[in-house]
Amino acid sequence: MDIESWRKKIDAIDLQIVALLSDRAVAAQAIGKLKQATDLPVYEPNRERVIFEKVRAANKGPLPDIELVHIYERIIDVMRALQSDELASQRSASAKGKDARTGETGKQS
Ligand SMILES: C=C(O[C@@H]1C=C(C(=O)O)C=C[C@H]1O)C(=O)O
Repeated sequence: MDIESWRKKIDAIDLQIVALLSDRAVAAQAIGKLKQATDLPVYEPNRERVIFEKVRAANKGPLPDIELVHIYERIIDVMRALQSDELASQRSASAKGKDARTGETGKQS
């Protein structure tokens, strides 16, 4: 294959990666909401260790394990921030009596 063909392949793969990362973010957000309801912490280091192990075990190359784990560390950082933002916005909305998603007060006018 020539460079253009490989680049088209990368573009198609990137679309899949973005869709999968979005799905992962939706799952992390859902977990964040459940954590808020049960007062569990956002950061769960044991769970993260399990994920890094699974990623290493699934790796067939050519990326070295350490690089793949670095990518995952970054992904998980972002997922944690998403959960924290979600929690922060829910807390501030509930303090103001507003719906966290829509910002509506729920009062009839
Ligand atoms: C999604 C969770 O919250 C955090 C984010 C994780 C992730 O993105 O995989 C894993 C553990 C937690 O630090 C979870 O607890 O499962």
